[in-house]
Amino acid sequence: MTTETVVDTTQGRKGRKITLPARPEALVIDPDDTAVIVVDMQNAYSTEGGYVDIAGFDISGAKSVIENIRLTLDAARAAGVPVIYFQNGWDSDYVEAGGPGSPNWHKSNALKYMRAHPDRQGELLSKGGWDYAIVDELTPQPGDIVVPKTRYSGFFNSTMDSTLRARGIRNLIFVGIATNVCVESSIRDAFHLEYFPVVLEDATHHLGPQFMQDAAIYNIEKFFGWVSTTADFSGAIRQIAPENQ
Ligand SMILES: NC(=O)N/C=C\C(=O)O
Repeated sequence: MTTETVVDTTQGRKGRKITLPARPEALVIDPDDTAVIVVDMQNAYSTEGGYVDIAGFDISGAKSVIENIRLTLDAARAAGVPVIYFQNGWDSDYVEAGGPGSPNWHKSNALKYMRAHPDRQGELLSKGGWDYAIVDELTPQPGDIVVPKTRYSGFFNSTMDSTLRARGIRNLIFVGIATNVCVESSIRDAFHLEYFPVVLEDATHHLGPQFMQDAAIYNIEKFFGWVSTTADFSGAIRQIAPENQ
């Protein structure tokens, strides 16, 4: 069992440092090497009448998560920390979704729902549509970056890795939906790409039974990254906000 209580992600490099309370260890991070990653905060996953709602998943916890994400983004923007959105979906002909030769065709609950309800064909996760749109409460602001993705992990078939490396970003603060699907998939790949992933557990929502939230957070804490909260991140990053300098 590790005896570390703090992990210094800066490895002694010069630059600003803040300590982010987290588990299993607190993290010393340079805010200039850090970005907030907003995973799939789209009507599809958060709003009544969106894809996962009509497919039968419980989204009753989404509203409180949206508020925590809003607080997180306000703090990040005030401190000059980049905000990067993943947006999940496909072209209106679903070419990007893959045909029957793709496992996505067989596993995507959105594609399966539309095949079972042909009157909804073209409505779910279709670029330009309401279901695909970022929820109104979290509309991207000038300076934010939006990275489209076509699979659960935001690091496949996307510009995310090069977008981060071009900016020297190593620490990724994850918020969004779903904890146990696209959030965890993206965190796993971030870890394998040598990023320091942190999830804000109260700014995420799962799909499926409650134990899926608990399991995803356990997995991230034990194997793929660190776990913090909206309040701890906002409190830590506020130290470098211009009005507090
Ligand atoms: N954003 C997600 O976690 N999505 C999960 C399922 C899907 O997109 O079908």
